[in-house]
Amino acid sequence: SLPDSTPDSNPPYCVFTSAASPSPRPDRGGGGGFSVITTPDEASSALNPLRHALDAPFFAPERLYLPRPYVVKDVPGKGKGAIATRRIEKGKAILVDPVRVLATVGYPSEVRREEVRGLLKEAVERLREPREVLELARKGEGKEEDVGSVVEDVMMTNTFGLTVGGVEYMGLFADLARFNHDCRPNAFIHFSQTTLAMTVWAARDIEEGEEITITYSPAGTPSRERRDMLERVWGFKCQCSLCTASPAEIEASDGNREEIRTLPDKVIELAQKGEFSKALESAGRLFSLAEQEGMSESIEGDMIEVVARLYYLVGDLDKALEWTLKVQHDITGYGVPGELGEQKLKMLQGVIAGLKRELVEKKAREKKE
Ligand SMILES: C[S@@+](CC[C@H](N)C(=O)[O-])C[C@H]1O[C@@H](n2cnc3c(N)ncnc32)[C@H](O)[C@@H]1O
Repeated sequence: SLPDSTPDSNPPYCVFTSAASPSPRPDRGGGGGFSVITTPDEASSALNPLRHALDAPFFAPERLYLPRPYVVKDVPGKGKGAIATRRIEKGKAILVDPVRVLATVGYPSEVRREEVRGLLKEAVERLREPREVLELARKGEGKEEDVGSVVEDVMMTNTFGLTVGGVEYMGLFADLARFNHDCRPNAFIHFSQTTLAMTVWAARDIEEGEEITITYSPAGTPSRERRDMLERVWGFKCQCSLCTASPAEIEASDGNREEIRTLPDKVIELAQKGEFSKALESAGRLFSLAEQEGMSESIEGDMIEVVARLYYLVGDLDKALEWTLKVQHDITGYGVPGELGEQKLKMLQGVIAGLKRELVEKKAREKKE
């Protein structure tokens, strides 16, 4: 069960801690537990999915590198970072990291500062390995003798926004917290509401010695907006490979991102006009630009299904099947599918079976001719 404590606060916020982690770390064994800071009201809706998470089977991606394929080292201009210790293949999982602290987004402004710090201190001290959190990067605002202020600083420097059961949280993942931002990242993260773990996936092949990076900001915005957002929300000046590149390269990247923004509508427009081959050409350009900009993850998801249908419409059944299997992988490949995912999977199974049947019939016809 999740023991609770309710320090005097208005509105009352509580710390709920579970000694177990919903997703144990496969390479270290066991989990260090996790703490949730929320109001009892929110807890009544939000804690249900959280309780389920403890019963959820741990999702260990088949393609997870064990032992970890990186070390944490100093990186010029960025503090520490994750450096690949071997070649990492595109599509493989680099890390599965169970959540350590979940805090409802509203609490810092609503609850008095000392109370926030008290809750944060408690949330972290109840974990099996508080040092994993206390030793993370900080902006330097916390005072060593005040553990609550240290945790507050760690949270401000390292948390990601996420949703569980319709409630928004700030989530702290102690291992993921070492991955730096890049405007052209080579990896992406995926959060599972079922296991409450964040998985880092390789977005492209990563060479030994290369830094493994993710994006902290929506990738589609122009460079100036991204940099402003990183300064405002995350509090640092981006020193990534793109932001330190020449003005011409930055301008070219902004141009690509503008085109990436408009291409999905163009693909749909062409498809609606019945110009399926042209639509496929535009989709191809979209994927290639997205790969160049380290944005494949955010773009491909929406368009894969469209491309599968387009291939079907131009009569390329092999490709239609290949892309439909990609849609299926998008649902099952990153963890336990939710309710919506299950519904979609059922629908897809029908489509896949139909395509396979059509392919067999087509091949039989071709043989006859
Ligand atoms: C989640 S932590 C990443 C790991 C951190 N570098 C460390 O030493 O533990 C976020 C902090 O890392 C630094 N950082 C991450 N990405 C950066 C980038 N592209 N340029 C400069 N600093 C970066 C910033 O100080 C930021 O506040």
